[in-house]
Amino acid sequence: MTQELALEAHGLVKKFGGKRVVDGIDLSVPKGAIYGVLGPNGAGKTTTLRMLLGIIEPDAGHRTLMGSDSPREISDDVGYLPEERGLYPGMKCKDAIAFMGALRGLDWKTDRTRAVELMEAAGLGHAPDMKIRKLSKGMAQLVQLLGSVVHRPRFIVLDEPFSGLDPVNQERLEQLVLAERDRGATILFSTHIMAHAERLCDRLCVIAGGKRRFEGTVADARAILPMRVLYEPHHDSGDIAAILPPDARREAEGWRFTLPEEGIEQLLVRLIEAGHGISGLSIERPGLHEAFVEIVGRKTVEEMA
Ligand SMILES: Nc1ncnc2c1ncn2[C@@H]1O[C@H](COP(=O)(O)OP(=O)(O)OP(=O)(O)O)[C@@H](O)[C@H]1O
Repeated sequence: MTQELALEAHGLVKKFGGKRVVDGIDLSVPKGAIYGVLGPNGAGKTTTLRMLLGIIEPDAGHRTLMGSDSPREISDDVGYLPEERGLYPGMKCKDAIAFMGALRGLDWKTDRTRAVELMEAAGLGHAPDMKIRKLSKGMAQLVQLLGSVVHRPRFIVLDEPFSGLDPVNQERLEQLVLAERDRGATILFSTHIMAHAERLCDRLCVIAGGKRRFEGTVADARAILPMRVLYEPHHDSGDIAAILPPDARREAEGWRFTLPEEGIEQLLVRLIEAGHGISGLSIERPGLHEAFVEIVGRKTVEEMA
């Protein structure tokens, strides 16, 4: 069965000063999906998103957004939170949200009512009449996000929406993204914070150096790395390191190593026979963070830090 796509892009290229900062990116975003564009700083995420929306034109390649080859022509059906945030400081929150909706063709009165409803649903029910200048940075960011979805767009693009938010506002934003998806929207967001992508994304791609390095589900990404074992012996002494696989490392909670290809049963027998026992054992897939590091390369991630 072929899935209906909200967005399709092939071979997108963008050059700045002769440098290909986006170098042949392909993307397919299924309708109704939450899709993550992951990558280190400077990977080309923002440039890619801008091309997808028609804010800048690609030097090569093409894209189709909600069936249109001219994304700007369907901008009333798109919600966009750009990387640069900005609201009028003297406006009340509900007016700022309504104003953004009015820019997308909604009428001011409907917008205001919807603005208040959206703020209540997002845990900001106390703030519709507060002036923007009185808000914390995180709250202002949420208000801007509400302004970008108040017209109920079918496609939503959020550029680094989680950056600068405290954990409570990050949680509010996650709930908001899920609520928009439940409403039927397709959401594409960029991030370099893996935890959000891991919880939210139906599919994701990883880009680095302007190229796509991975595309698939969170589970596909995590499956790139072998399972890891955490083993806690009863008696951690003497020859234990000689029995464990060569990559075993002692950590605070116990010994950690890659799950041997033949499984763990024989190893456990040897450990028990040698008198080390088992006080704790877990076998886990490494998380998306480890997969991301593997995909983009450790050096690139260290350069980001
Ligand atoms: N208008 C521009 N003119 C020249 N260079 C640009 C322009 N916009 C982006 N770049 C360069 O293109 C590269 C990719 O930038 P982009 O903002 O797309 O990356 P990003 O993945 O969004 O990074 P970040 O996570 O840091 O926001 C960077 O080296 C950036 O300096």
